[in-house]
Amino acid sequence: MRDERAERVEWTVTGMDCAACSRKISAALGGMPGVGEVSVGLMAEKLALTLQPGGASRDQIEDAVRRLGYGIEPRGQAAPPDAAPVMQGPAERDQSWHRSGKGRLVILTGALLALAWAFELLAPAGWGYPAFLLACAIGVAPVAKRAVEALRMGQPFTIESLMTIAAIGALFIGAAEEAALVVFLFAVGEVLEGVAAGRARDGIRALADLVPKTALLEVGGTTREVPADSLRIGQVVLVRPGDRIPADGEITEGTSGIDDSPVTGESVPVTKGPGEGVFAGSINTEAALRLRVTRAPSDNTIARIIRLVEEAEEARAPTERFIDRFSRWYMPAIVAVSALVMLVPPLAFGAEWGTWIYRGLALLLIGCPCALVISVPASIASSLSAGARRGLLMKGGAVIEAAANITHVAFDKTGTLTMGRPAVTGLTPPAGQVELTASIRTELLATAAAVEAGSSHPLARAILDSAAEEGIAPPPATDARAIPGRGATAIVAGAPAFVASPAAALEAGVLTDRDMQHAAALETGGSTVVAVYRPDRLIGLIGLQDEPRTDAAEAVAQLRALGVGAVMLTGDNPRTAAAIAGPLAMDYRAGMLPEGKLAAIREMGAVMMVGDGINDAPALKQAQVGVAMGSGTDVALETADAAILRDRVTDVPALIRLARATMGNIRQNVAIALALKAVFLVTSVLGITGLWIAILADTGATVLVTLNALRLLRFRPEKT
Ligand SMILES: Nc1ncnc2c1ncn2[C@@H]1O[C@H](COP(=O)(O)OP(=O)(O)OP(=O)(O)O)[C@@H](O)[C@H]1O
Ligand SMILES: [Zn+2]
Repeated sequence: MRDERAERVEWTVTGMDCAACSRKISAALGGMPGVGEVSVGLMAEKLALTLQPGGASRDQIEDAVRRLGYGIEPRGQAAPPDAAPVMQGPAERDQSWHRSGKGRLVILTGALLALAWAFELLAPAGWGYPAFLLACAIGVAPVAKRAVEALRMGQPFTIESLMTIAAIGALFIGAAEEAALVVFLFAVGEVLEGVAAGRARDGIRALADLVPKTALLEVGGTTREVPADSLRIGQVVLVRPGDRIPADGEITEGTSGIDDSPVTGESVPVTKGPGEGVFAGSINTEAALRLRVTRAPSDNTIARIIRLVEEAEEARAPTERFIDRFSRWYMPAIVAVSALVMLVPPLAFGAEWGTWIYRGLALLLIGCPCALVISVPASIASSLSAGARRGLLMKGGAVIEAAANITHVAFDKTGTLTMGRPAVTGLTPPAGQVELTASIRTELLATAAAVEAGSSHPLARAILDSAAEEGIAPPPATDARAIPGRGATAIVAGAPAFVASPAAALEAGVLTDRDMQHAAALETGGSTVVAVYRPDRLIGLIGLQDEPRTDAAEAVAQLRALGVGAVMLTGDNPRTAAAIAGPLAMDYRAGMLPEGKLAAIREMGAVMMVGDGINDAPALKQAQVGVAMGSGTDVALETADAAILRDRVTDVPALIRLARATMGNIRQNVAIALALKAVFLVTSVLGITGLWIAILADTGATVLVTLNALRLLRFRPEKT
């Protein structure tokens, strides 16, 4: 249970190179008093936990992490107020490997090893021994220290403890040369793992680097260069052609082609002018622009994307949780097996002690689960940053795994399969009237606009625009409200008025058969028809048309190729739905009320729901994977499981392809790790391979798995 007074604290932790590291930290801290909800992001290098008052202090936490052998510094609230927290990434702290502690250890133990071998070659036998011993002692000391700290925090089985026992054990049975080699290879492995993990992090870091460091701020007619993360809402900045835009803002002067590819993945520059919004990180391609900052640097779109990708690590995939549980008993189990191997043959069968202790020690090294535990998070981190660079955002491994397994995609119609900008295309008088007189026209639009004045429905906007264009001022309305899935109503000029679907008007008894035929004819042509009426009479019909997105048909075809069914869910009537869905060759379900959509989604099972995120949030929530699509990233990012930042329907199959490729990559990684472990487990017991091969196999597997995961960074999800 979470105490009200508990506070959430975040740190940046450096030096973690595999998931065993992050698990060690969370296990150690989780046992401290007053500490709860520990989460360690390996790729984000982030530690977050809640602290109860009266429990462990921040200093004690930092101290514990340092003793385990990692670097730690406060993050977020502890940063200076004008620095954007997400921008102070690991980039600044990055060092080359040979200057890190682990790197120096590699050089030192390597040199001693070379020295020892030189002695062995040139001097009488046994002269190399002191050098081997020294290399071993120097190499094992820091590892042993970490093992002891972990032990004191209640964790007997760590990679460090296995390593330490194996090295010291090897010395005891007189295998000094091998002990030194094992220690050296372990150090090399740690450096390589660190390099690989760093490469996986680069993807996220590259996003942060998109935002320029400085901005040209305009104050009182002069411009001066200021740090981009010091910008505040309302300030005016100048952006020269060719420059990157320093902040989310609104253009106040100038018109230019804006290349949003860094933020949305959309590579064709879009011409934007005064009043239009731009993203930090986009490239201004043509002309100088003046813009007003609309979002603080820490809150701009790209910063939110980065935060999302970082936090996504915490939403772990089921596969990842499984691997984690597996490796938790794997290590102790291997230790038990190795103890049996050391003891049973000599005790029971009188076999030679030295041989079997040696084989048992080799087994201990096989027990290092590094490759296994990094296999899933490495793939997921690569996938998340590969997606983010193309405007495909997924909130974590759980979403990726679900997206890979969906069988159906349900699309909302307006704003998803269509442009979402319906326009009034025709007005029809009631069937009793021969023609549309000016007075009917005015009453129709004025009444409709009055009812819709407060509505945010796309149809409402179209009606209001049309009335405004014709210079018709809507009369005042009161008690306006929406009738979900059917229409809207309000009191206009003292009596109720309705704007609703023909079906609703029919139920109200104001629509004749002839009116119904008029409506049906329009609908068959792809229009959406609304009836405008009073309780006792129809005022007229309004036909509205929305343009289908040009790539919708292609997207549906790609989904079919992936073996995924596509279905359109709409509240619109069957004829309009057929007119839109027909050319796309997709299924549709029309005339659906909001509850009906939820039920349909539930029925479909493994379904991905794609909507614009504006009025379909419940449907997005109900689906296994809710995907918000559209350049209005504002709502989209927070309400859904995944977001597509470009207005591109083909990004839906792209998202599924990326998710599937990621799961495939994970399966490969798990297979590589498990197979190598299994092979060397057997060869070690049989005595075919020895100590140093065992450690080489482990670091080799870790590096292999990480490199394989990095391939995802170059995955092109749009390729079919
Ligand atoms: N504010 C409104 N003004 C006019 N008609 C409305 C309004 N709200 C709903 N309707 C009518 O109800 C039908 C269903 O509306 P709803 O908002 O549920 O559609 P939807 O399923 O979200 O649409 P789409 O599938 O096109 O995105 C519309 O086609 C329209 O006829
Ligand atoms: Zn490790």
